[in-house]
Amino acid sequence: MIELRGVSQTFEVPGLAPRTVLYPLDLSLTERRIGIVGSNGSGKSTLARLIGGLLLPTTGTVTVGGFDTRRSPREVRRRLGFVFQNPEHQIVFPVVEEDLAFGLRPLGLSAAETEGRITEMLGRYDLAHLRQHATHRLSGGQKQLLALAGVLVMRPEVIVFDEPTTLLDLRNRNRVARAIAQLPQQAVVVTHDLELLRDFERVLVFEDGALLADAAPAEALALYRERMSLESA
Ligand SMILES: Nc1ncnc2c1ncn2[C@@H]1O[C@H](COP(=O)(O)OP(=O)(O)OP(=O)(O)O)[C@@H](O)[C@H]1O
Repeated sequence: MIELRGVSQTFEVPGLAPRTVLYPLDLSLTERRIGIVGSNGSGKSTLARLIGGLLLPTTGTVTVGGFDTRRSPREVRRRLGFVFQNPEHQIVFPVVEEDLAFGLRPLGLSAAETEGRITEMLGRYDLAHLRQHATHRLSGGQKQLLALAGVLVMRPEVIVFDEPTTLLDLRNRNRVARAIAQLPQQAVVVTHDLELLRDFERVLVFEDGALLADAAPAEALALYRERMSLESA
């Protein structure tokens, strides 16, 4: 359960007037699959980062499972996983299995549990044969799957995805889409890939830092498509 109360974001840029990129927002996110769409620069990634505690709001509070991202960042980090658009931001170790093991270290698991979780993740994402491979030699799609596995191996309660399919070819895009659909956890997904959201429970549409629509996918995406076609006409 994610709660936002009076959350806004204003960026101070030296020499320029402060810029509000997200206007005050109240939201309770309880559904298992929540999509966030909107035009470039509408504030989606900012919202994702606020939910993930990667950014602290200028005003208001964000809580994840009851923990405030400002006051209890460690509790939030234990509960929430963040998958970036660019897996390069996430993969830190030179060998695939080391990278997966790294995320598990703070959890203090036994060697057998660590080994079991890594083997399960590599199997699930078709990476088992790459266990000892250099991470920098993986293809873009393999890197994205490894980044996803690196988050899931920690078994977070909530996962936030920031444009998880943007860099992928259709096969890997479909793999990631399937992986998201099968997750038992709550997932919040920022994307321009509208098809990905077809079976979601709730879609938020942003425009210029404000929430324009909050509805089931059919209604929200129809409205978003209409706005986009009006703007491009
Ligand atoms: N650290 C920052 N400092 C100043 N401005 C920022 C910062 N981060 C984001 N912005 C600005 O905030 C606005 C919203 O950015 P954001 O990345 O949230 O948009 P978005 O909806 O995710 O866009 P896209 O679809 O292009 O990824 C943009 O105008 C961006 O330039």
